[in-house]
Amino acid sequence: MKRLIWTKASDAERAAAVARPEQRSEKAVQDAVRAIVDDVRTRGWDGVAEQALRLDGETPGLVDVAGPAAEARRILTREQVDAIETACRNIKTFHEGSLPAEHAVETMPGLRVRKIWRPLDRVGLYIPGGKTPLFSTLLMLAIPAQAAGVGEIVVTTPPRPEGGLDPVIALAAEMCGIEAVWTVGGAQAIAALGFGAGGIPRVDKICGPGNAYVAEAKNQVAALAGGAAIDMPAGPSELMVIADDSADAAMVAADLLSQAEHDPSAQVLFVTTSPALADAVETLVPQLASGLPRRAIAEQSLAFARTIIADDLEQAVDIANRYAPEHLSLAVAEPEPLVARVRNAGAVFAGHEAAETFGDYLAGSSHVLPTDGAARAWSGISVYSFLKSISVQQVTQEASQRIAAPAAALARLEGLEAHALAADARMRKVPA
Ligand SMILES: NC(=O)c1ccc[n+]([C@@H]2O[C@H](COP(=O)([O-])OP(=O)(O)OC[C@H]3O[C@@H](n4cnc5c(N)ncnc54)[C@H](O)[C@@H]3O)[C@@H](O)[C@H]2O)c1
Ligand SMILES: N[C@H](CO)Cc1c[nH]c[nH+]1
Ligand SMILES: [Zn+2]
Repeated sequence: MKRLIWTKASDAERAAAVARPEQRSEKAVQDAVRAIVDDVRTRGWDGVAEQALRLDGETPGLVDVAGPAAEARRILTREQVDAIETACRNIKTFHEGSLPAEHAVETMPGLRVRKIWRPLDRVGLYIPGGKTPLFSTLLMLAIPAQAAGVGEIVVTTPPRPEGGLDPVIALAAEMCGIEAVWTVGGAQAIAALGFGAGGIPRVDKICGPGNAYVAEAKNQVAALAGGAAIDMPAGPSELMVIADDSADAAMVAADLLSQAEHDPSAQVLFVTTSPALADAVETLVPQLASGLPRRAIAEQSLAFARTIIADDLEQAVDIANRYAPEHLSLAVAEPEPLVARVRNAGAVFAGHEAAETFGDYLAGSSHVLPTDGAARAWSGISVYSFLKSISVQQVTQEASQRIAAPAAALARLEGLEAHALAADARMRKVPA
């Protein structure tokens, strides 16, 4: 891990230390995705099928989850099934508990403005599966969507290397009441959801994370006329750990590797006020990485890892706000004062016991979170991702008399006479 002392570093060195891996946004990825999206957009199902066969070796199909879910129940231990059920319960409890209430305000006497909430009609959920099937992501998307009351949920995921739908993804889908899943991944799946192709219907919004190809495809689809909306930029995983000298080096190292093992272009940053802790973590990380089944992926990602020595914890949080990480772990003795200073992060893990892994699986909030600095402006998945708010205005006759004149004045100030006439039309005598 490259090390940098923040206060002694030049502006250019600081910028380089908090830069995302270039391979996430390289032109080759953009060009490859553009070709796939154009193909699906112009040729529909034929484009999807051809791209899927070329990239993933299988023609997409809509798979009934009942068969593979039953297979999963045969393969998995009772403890594993219980663990998935625990995750489902916590995610459901959190999201049902965070549904918004209707909100009404009387801005003037007789002038009542309120916000009502409506679920989206049809959403597409992308479940990553290139390197390993992320069944947990299905729970993190489908449960909030259902809590919000979405009308129709369309799920896509890449086929397994040996073909067909992954049984554990099928089981997770079944536990969420989803009957069928499309076995198609990558940019071709995103384009199919964005424009509709064959039996895959165009959705109102595409939600879900993925690798650089998937993240780029979402951006391109959302930018094209007629393309579906998207939840957020959610690409390869990121973690920044801020630690003081109360932190345990082994915990910090394990947390950093938990995100490095996701993707060669995942990024983990370690910011600490303790050079001694930095030494210990930098020794442990390669040791632990060398024993991981996904060692090759983690080691590629560690090329983008950094240790940053901060003067104090306030400076450490300033660095986090500048980087805007997907995940921010506060491995410090007193996390709450730091939480109060955090402005830009997808999710915060406060204190030594709050392992990022708990958030990935079963704390309750969704692990689908903004990456690549998008946490400056975007939030992670929640029930709000699947809801729209609509404002409703009610005006009594008395209130209408009071607001018509100023409304007409404002309209004439903008040179919009028809607007003014609509206000004037309300200025009538109130019956006694
Ligand atoms: N931000 C978040 O909330 C979040 C959550 C979970 C996972 N993730 C990230 O999701 C990603 C999962 O990645 P993955 O690769 O395992 O699965 P994936 O499903 O995202 O991508 C697999 C697909 O990529 C396409 N692809 C692969 N190589 C290609 C190429 N050369 N050209 C065109 N398309 C190509 C294939 O069609 C394949 O189906 C990881 O980066 C992980 O960090 C992010
Ligand atoms: N850490 C990922 C989000 O960046 C989510 C995940 C799924 N499975 C394990 N982790
Ligand atoms: Zn993870």
